[in-house]
Amino acid sequence: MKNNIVRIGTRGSALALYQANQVKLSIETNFPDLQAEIVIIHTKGDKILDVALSKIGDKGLFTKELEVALLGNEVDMAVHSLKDLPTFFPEGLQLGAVLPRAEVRDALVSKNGKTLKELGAGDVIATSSLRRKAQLLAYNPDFKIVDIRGNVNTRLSKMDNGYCDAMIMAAAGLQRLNLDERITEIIDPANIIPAVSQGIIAIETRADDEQIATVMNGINHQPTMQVALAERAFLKAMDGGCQVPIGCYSEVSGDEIVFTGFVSDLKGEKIIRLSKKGSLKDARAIALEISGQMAEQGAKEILDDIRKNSCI
Ligand SMILES: NCc1[nH]cc(CCC(=O)O)c1CC(=O)O
Repeated sequence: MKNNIVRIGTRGSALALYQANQVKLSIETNFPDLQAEIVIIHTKGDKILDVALSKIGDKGLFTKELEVALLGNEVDMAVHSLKDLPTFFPEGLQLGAVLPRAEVRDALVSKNGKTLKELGAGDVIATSSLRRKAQLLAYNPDFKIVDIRGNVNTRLSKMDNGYCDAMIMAAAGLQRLNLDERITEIIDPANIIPAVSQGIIAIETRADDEQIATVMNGINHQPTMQVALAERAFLKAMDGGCQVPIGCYSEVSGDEIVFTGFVSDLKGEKIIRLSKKGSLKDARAIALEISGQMAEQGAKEILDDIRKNSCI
């Protein structure tokens, strides 16, 4: 930070810019002496638009260039969707703060207003998430599922132009872009468990930057951080990422949490899904206990099988 100006690194998509502006707003509200400046950085995930995410197989596809800029002192912080951040931080970087979690659940966006229950064998549903694909097939094995890439607006116009009949997207992304009216249905996690850390805006910082650490302490939302760390501990313990169908759902009410973990094979035929209720302050231990029980029930074999076959 120089002359009370903090530089916020972000991707250039509409969603990324909205999220970076939320961070700017939070900093300037909590620290009236500071001014926040948005710096746009392009990532590999923004450049490769024609390949399914699960096939690129690169951790940190949307985050690496931001981390390079952060380490190179070109920016003072990098704003990400936490669900895009790998569980391991590069040496010297850390999770500085999170904003209060928005909607965690997925949303169905359909062309003719059909709900999940009303969609059938003749309908084409687009998603490139293995987690969404597997759970859709578990819900109805007759669904025809196709890949789709691009930012939220690109995907919506692909559907409008006839590419598919419906899509599953993070509700938070649509809501942040003021696209609430495009949501046909918020999907019950009984049918689709969300992605780990979905709906959470994260700020990555340099571990040795004390001035920025003070700013982070001022804007961090502690209950969200507690849940975020629990969910990421679950992901790490399962050795998951976006190349396998994995997810979790933290249902928080007051100081209680019901944590549900999910893994499955690609077709949604073998599913392991376990829940445990407890105190929010024990969220991490609960998440790790669930991952242990899921491992005992064969979760690792299911995921290893997918990894083995996707490398052939
Ligand atoms: N993988 C892309 C991505 N990363 C974060 C969001 C939405 C916002 C969030 O979950 O915080 C999205 C879009 C989507 O999954 O539909």
